[in-house]
Amino acid sequence: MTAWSERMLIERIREASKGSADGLITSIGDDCCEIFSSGSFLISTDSLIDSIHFNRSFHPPHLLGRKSIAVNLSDIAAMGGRPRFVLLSLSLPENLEWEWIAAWLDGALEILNEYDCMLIGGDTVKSKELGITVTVLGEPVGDSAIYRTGAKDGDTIWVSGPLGSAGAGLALLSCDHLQPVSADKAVFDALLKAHLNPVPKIALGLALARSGHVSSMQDISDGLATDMAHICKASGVLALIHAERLPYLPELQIAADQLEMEIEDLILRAGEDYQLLFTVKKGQETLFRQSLRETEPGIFKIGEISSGNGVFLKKKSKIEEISFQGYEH
Ligand SMILES: Nc1ncnc2c1ncn2[C@@H]1O[C@H](COP(=O)(O)OP(=O)(O)OP(=O)(O)O)[C@@H](O)[C@H]1O
Ligand SMILES: Cc1ncc(C[n+]2csc(CCOP(=O)(O)O)c2C)c(N)n1
Ligand SMILES: [Mg+2]
Repeated sequence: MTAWSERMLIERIREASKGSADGLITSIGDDCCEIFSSGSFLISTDSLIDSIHFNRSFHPPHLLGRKSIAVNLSDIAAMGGRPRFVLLSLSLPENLEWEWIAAWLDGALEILNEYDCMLIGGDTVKSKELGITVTVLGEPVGDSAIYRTGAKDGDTIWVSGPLGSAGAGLALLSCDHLQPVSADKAVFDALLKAHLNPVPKIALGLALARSGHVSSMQDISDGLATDMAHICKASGVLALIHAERLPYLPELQIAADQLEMEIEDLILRAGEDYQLLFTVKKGQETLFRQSLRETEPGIFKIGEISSGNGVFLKKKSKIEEISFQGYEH
């Protein structure tokens, strides 16, 4: 095991994050970084804590580095913004292997590079628990950012892709007695990836913001049942979701059967899919579909907004309330 020090890690981060960016005046190396901007910034922060947000026994450090950044970029996507800068706070146990840290950092820097986002500062401390806190700064595009408060009576509800995959991936990886045999591993590859290496929907978020047809948006981190409820509460409206329209991968049913889990729990309640959940303004669906045709064919209309409160699921002729039934710590 290679010995490491905070200084050595910070030096490596500094070396890897050299470069210039529009508006960046001072980066890593001083007490603060300094940015100039003529417009507004979207700013969000998210922490990942060992054993609560990830399990090191099955999460490869390189993919965890990617995920630590991805879940933060997803919050910028959810406002229809472009990520620009990131601050990184690491709380690291003394006995953590340097090889693990280096692989984590490679993953984090790799995804930052893919989204043209720059690491401009942070903090490194020794700690009993491993904790990773990322702060991201992004810029809104289009006329304004997209908020949770804008859904109105008559709007339609959409999601950007299949749900339940990440929850099933986590359950498959967590389940000792069900270690997927090698043949199954390939079948479940997309589910495992959804948990280990989620993709922030930046391009779609930007396209949605630019379209001008989207009235509210958020990303799905705690599950549709809870994240839809956030929009409904913030906008003061009711959401009716049609169960038969909810998108999921075909292998989700196979995984749910093997795991003896309800597929509906995975789709509505497991979280971490990092799909975008958004509403399209009343009467603008055709224009909206035309504006998105080239960028994103794989989006799904799952319900409607009306006046009232809460989130309701319609299954055949039955309607049940599912508000805030998603993931709780
Ligand atoms: N400790 C805190 N101090 C100040 N504000 C907070 C704190 N924790 C959360 N918030 C704020 O509360 C709001 C909801 O936070 P939350 O972490 O639930 O965000 P989210 O986007 O819904 O979920 P996720 O963290 O999974 O992206 C955000 O505006 C966030 O900035
Ligand atoms: C080891 C382990 N146990 C459970 C989970 C599931 N999980 C943790 S946080 C979260 C929601 C988003 O979190 P937040 O709202 O804090 O951003 C979910 C679904 C996991 N990923 N790893
Ligand atoms: Mg969010």
